[in-house]
Amino acid sequence: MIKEPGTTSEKLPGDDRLYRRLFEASTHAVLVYTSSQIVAATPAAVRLYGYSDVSQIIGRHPADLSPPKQADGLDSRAGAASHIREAYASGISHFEWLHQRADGTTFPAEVSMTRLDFQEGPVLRATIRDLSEQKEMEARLRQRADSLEHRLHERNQELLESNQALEREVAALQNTERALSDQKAFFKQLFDASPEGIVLLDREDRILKVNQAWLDIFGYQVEEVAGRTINELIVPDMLEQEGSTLSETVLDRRPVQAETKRQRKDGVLVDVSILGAPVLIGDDQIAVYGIYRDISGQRRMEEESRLAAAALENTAEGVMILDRDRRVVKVNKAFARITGYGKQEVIGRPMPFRSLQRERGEDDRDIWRALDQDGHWEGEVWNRRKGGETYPELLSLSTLKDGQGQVSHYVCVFNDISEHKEYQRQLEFLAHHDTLTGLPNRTLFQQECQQAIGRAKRSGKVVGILFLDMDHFKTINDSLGHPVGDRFLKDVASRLKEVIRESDLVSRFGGDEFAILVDNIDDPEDVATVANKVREVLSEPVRVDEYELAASCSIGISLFPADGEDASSLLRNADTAMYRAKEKGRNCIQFFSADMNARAYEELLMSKALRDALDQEQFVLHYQPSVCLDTFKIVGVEALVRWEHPEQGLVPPSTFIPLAERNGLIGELGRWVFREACRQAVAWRDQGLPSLRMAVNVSARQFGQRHLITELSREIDSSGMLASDLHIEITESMMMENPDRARRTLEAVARMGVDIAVDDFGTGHSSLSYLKDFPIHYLKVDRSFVMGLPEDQDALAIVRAIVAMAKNLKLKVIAEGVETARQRDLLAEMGCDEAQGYFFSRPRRAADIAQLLKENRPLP
Ligand SMILES: Nc1nc2c(ncn2[C@@H]2O[C@H](COP(=O)(O)O[C@H]3[C@@H](O)[C@H](n4cnc5c(=O)[nH]c(N)nc54)O[C@@H]3COP(=O)(O)O)[C@@H](O)[C@H]2O)c(=O)[nH]1
Repeated sequence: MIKEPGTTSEKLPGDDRLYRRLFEASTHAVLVYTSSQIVAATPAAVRLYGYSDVSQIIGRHPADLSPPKQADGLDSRAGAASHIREAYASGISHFEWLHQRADGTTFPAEVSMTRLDFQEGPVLRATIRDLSEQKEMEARLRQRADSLEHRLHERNQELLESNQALEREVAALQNTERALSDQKAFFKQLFDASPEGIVLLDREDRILKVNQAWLDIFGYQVEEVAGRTINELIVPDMLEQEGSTLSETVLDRRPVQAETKRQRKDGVLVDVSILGAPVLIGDDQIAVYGIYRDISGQRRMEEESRLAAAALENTAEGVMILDRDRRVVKVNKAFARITGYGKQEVIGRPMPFRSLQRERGEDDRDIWRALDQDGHWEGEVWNRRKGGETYPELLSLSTLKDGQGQVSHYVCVFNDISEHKEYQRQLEFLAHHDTLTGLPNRTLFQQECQQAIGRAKRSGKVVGILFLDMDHFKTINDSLGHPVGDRFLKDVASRLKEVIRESDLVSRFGGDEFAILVDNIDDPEDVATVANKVREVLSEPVRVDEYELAASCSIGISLFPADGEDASSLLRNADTAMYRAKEKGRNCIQFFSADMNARAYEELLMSKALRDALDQEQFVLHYQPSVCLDTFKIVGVEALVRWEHPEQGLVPPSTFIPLAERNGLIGELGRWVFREACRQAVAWRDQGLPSLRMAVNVSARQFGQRHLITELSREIDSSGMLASDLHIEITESMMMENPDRARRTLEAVARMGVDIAVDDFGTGHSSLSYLKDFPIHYLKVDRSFVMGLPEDQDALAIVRAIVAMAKNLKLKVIAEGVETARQRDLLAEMGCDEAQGYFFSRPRRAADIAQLLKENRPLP
């Protein structure tokens, strides 16, 4: 039976007292309880829980001796119930539990519950062992272990760190060693491979070490330089002092830098830059090093660029360099001179002037396109100066490219070609114009004419060419001088310009020849109208100073398409027609006709035949006697040339002399006549025939030739003829063409002792006052006057006057063309000295004359 709480002792089973004593004597804290209350407790338990009497425990729920919550937060009552249930179930339960003392303090304890089965039912005996001390001990042990562990950990940590530091130090040392080795290799490489020559010297300037570049600069092998003194090796004699100074300066611990010359092994001087410095370790100077750079190339380049810059600056051509954006980066002096822009005004700015092509709206982008494409462009452009003036320039543009092949700059070189253009224009003008009158010349006329023909071919119209030759211009020029002649021609030119339409063209071909192009006409008559207007406008005399000069002209006309298909043939035919006009007596107009060309062709053939005749000696002289009108005996002969043509027989001089004048053969023919006449005169003399005067005709062209006197004198001398036996006959007109020159020529002739006769006198309207100024000896009265005698009263009067005047001037008179005795007598009566004519004798061969001379009788 289980005693109710408070009544424990009496209710113990068995030997209650004994067991009680034993129970109470237990040193262990033991509680006995049921599931809901404590039924017994040992004193040790009462003490353990801090109670003073067991009664304070008995009856309480076992969980009342616990704090409400266990250390792990478990509800103590629920936990206790669980352990109790476990003990009841399994008979035993063992666990640790947090208990609470009476004073509220807690302590850990080990609880061992054992189920005790009694008859009245099972109870639980719980032995409570206070674990406070054990726990405390454990805690202290744990704390100590922790502390030891901590210290151990710390120590380990320290060892680890120290180990790591050591490792780092080792690694650092290894790195340093490697770095030092690398550095050494690096510096060695730098030294060896340096493009600059490096030399290391000791304190006595002896070479310790050199690199390859240094050897290359001076042309040495390494074994040739080791231990040698540097100055002795490479300093030229002339720079000995400078070398020593540099060495001393470096030894004085002062770095030096110099650009100078040094000598190679082969003696050649090289430009070098030198950098010298001491090598110091601490305060000790252990060596000296020098860095040498061969700057010969640089010097050359500097010199070249200096020269290039000077050339660029001073070149006569304007130069402008643009960057790729066409902004000016450089210009030269000529640029400023040509454009008027100062350097400061253009540098950094866009190209300062533009071609006028652009201003005019023309596209000059082609220039830039071509430039970018071909790298070069050249041509003429018009530009504007700063002042606004435009000028032509010859522009040459080139591109400069960078390393990537991209255009980096443009180089513009240009010349002001204003003067050149003007010169060209003048040349062009001169090439196509006559300088005296400013009229178009033959070249331009022909071009214009050809174009007019082209137009006429298309339009079906007519083109007329007028070929003008001023009549007697040569007389004006020769007698009044070239200045007067020039002014005369200018006046003629301006009159011609006045008279033609604007669409027509007047041109001077040279001398007194003019041509007029009459363009775009419907009727050839219109050309005649123009020609008449020309004649009319020239009919008024030209006044030059005190002279009034007649300005008539002969005009030849040709027409397209009738007279030629091109300018040359039209001009040639107009020229032919003009000659025809001249032949017709001048101051007239002549249209070209086809037969004129036939004549021209004939003349061409004739010219050739004349040339052959001279070569083949087909000429012969006939001689016409001149008879003294007192004795009627021969006193002289006139040599008259004939052409013994193999087919045509004897050709008269009137046929070939004018042709010989035109084609230039007259000089040669005249010489032959002189020679033959002289030879014949000497031959007659040598035959013992009576001496007689030999008269030779001189043509106009021959008379104007400078060598006339020389030739005459040579023929006289070589023939052995007496100059006094020779006469020359010239016409009035020949004297009057250029009176001064004629006088000089005649005076020279007279000085030779040759007499002079004026032929055809009376026809040339010569001023009688002139005659006394000329060294003339004979006047030959022209046949045209003699012919009319004695009936023609005018002729009679003229002949009388001529004879009277000649007498007055103490000149002898010879009458030509005497065909009748009446004429002979009349002339003799008038006082004529001599006479020539068929009445006395026709011109005869030399042999016939010889016969007459032998007979020495009066003629006829
Ligand atoms: N420069 C040279 N001119 C020369 C030379 N030989 C001749 N001529 C010139 O040629 C012209 C023609 O000469 P030609 O046919 O010889 O006639 C001469 C006489 O034959 C002719 N004449 C003489 N008398 C009469 C006459 O009574 N009646 C008549 N109808 N004719 C006559 O006159 C000519 C000579 O004339 P001129 O010279 O004026 O005295 C003629 O101009 C010659 O000059 C020559 O070598 N060189």
